[in-house]
Amino acid sequence: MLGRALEYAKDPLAMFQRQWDHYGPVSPILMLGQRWVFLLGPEACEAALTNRDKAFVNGPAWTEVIGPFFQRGLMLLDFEEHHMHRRIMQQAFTRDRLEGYVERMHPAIEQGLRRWRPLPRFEAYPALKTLTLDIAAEIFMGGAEHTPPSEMAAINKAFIDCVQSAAAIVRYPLPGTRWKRAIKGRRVLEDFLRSYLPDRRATETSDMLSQLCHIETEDGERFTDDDVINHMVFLMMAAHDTSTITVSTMLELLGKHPEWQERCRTEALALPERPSLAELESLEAIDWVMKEALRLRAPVPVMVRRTIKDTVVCGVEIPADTFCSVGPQFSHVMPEYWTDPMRFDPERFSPERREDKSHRYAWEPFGGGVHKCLGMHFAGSEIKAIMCHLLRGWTWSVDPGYVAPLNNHSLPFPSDGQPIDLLRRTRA
Ligand code: HEM
Repeated sequence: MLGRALEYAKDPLAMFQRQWDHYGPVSPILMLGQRWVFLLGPEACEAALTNRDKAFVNGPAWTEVIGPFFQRGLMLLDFEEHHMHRRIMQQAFTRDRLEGYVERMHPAIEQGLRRWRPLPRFEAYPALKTLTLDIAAEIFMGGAEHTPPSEMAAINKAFIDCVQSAAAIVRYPLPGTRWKRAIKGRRVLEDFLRSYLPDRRATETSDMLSQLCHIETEDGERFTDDDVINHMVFLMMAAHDTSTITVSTMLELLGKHPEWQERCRTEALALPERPSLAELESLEAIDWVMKEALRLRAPVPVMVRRTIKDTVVCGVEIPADTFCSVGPQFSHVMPEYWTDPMRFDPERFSPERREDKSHRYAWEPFGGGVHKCLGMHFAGSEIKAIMCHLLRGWTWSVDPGYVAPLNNHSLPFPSDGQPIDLLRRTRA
């Protein structure tokens, strides 16, 4: 049984392909002592994500995978309660608020990139992880003004300990285990966030924590202090690795394809040094490259669900109480929907081609249905803002034959740190 989990960790796509060839869109599998069903291809993914007969739930499924450390985050709530919390949280992602976040992002990105050094084999992935954590401290915490940098390191560590618990084999708090560290990490994060609540409740500022304290629906629904803390811990997790992986994949692809790097740079240079939300949205080549990166390496390659009643997907019965793995990454490379799917070809997203429209769920890196990523536009603007700063100040190359060795134990990241040959750009 462990063998199937290791098979997934080694090469998820190869495993999906074997399941698909043998069973089609709905395939049974025994993994880590549980009966799972893989839902592959856009039809099966659509059925689970749109969840018309309300047979699938998120909370018990995601808790099984990522542990209890993101409890009561939006993605882990279901049905009425989820609907109510999502309605409130949407207020933190309105266009006005996104504009405010983008303004705050630029100085944080500039400051973070000042620490980068031109180097052969510069490890882009850990550097980007630090950069996105710095951005998160600014956007999510409003700079965390009461926390000195030495204490901020402990907060970052607590956060990383929680995230890493997803890959824990021992899921019990034995001394020295990831699980034990994650329990402590969650407590540290809760105390840290709680200490800022009185300030953020007192004065509304444009950071996410303050926004969650102040937003309310037209009917006057608001978050309690506990809600704010639970949502913040989840949001920091949802926003961090996903954006880091996307930028890191874009660096790899643009390093291997210098003609596209130049095309993206020309676009970035045509904008002001600190582009607004609307200017970031006007980018074309950078947008296609971002979408292609999300297609080729979906940061969330599978989503999980559990059935609470018998249901039927693509003509196959799935009994109640079954864990399901919904796999957008497989849809992203199915030759039925994409031409030459493994090739880097950003123009497949151009208005003339729009291969992503070959099926409503052919391209679904942000999921779909009621749980569709609420931070999708936030993520797009953060990724594009980072790319604009990088393209302005730096050039880089990657050996065209390089294949990133991915660690697939939780979200897929390059285990070699994603080396790139990085040079400072001499301004024309
Ligand atoms: C490239 C970056 C990102 C990717 C690929 C991504 C992907 C996803 C996916 C696939 C889901 C759906 C999970 C499911 O249905 O089980 C999701 C949910 C969510 N994401 Fe993202 N995400 C990204 C960035 C962000 C950012 C930056 C934020 C916040 C600032 C965010 C906030 C959320 C929230 C709140 C949910 C839960 C929505 C709900 O359950 O109603 N995400 N994300």
